[in-house]
Amino acid sequence: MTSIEINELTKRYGAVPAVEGLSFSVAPGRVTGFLGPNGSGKSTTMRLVLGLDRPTSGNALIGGRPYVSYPEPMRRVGALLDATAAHPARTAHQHLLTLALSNRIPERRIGEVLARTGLETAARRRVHTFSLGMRQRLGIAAALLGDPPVLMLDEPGNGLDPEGIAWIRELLRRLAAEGRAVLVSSHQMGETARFADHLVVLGRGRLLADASLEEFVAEHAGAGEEPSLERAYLRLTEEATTYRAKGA
Ligand SMILES: Nc1ncnc2c1ncn2[C@@H]1O[C@H](COP(=O)(O)OP(=O)(O)OP(=O)(O)O)[C@@H](O)[C@H]1O
Repeated sequence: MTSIEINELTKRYGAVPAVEGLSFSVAPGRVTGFLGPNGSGKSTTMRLVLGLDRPTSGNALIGGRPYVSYPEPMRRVGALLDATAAHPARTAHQHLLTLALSNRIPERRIGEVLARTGLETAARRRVHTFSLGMRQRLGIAAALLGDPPVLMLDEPGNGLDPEGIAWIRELLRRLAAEGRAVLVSSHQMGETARFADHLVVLGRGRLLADASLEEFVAEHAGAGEEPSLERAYLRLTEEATTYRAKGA
């Protein structure tokens, strides 16, 4: 059983605080929805967990150790941060093979994750010919490749068709039921309410809430309103939303 532990994590870009004194953990066996307005620090937190950026102070650990200290990190944490990360000239199979070899993952896993993400028929196609949703599926396939106990997915539903959205929801539920720790950022409140057990909500780099889905909705639901995650979220983050359109 492995969890993600974020301890007093702070990241500033110059004077701009992206993440400020953030502490929470992502427990095994449940899906934790990672919510917050645009620019609130979700991707920064995920990058810090993966050692892609250095914290100004504090730390982020996986099973008590930094991600970069694991010799085969993809067998510890499966991450989807940027679906455009695959080399465009490689085929899906080549992309996954490169990742598998560098992490001593058995080659048979490539066929398994291509099947699990519905990409079997596209295995020999070059990534630059992929649609947004196909790239997203390939990113999810890469995250699953090392059969990791921890998954961290930044908006995995982006670009997926309705069948894909339903599939990712079931996949997240299944991964948690298998005892994995699953952290998923999303702006889709309806979907989040269907896949998350627990919520961590950021606002301007700070922790606004760390609660079960039920507790969160109950606590922030307005009097006389039908309780919904969207209403609870909008109420909580009202003061912490930096980028807001004026007018419809
Ligand atoms: N490389 C960088 N240089 C300077 N500022 C950055 C950099 N990366 C992120 N930031 C800033 O850090 C803050 C947090 O950004 P981040 O991408 O983590 O937010 P987010 O919650 O993932 O947003 P979104 O929901 O829009 O994806 C923002 O103010 C952003 O402008």
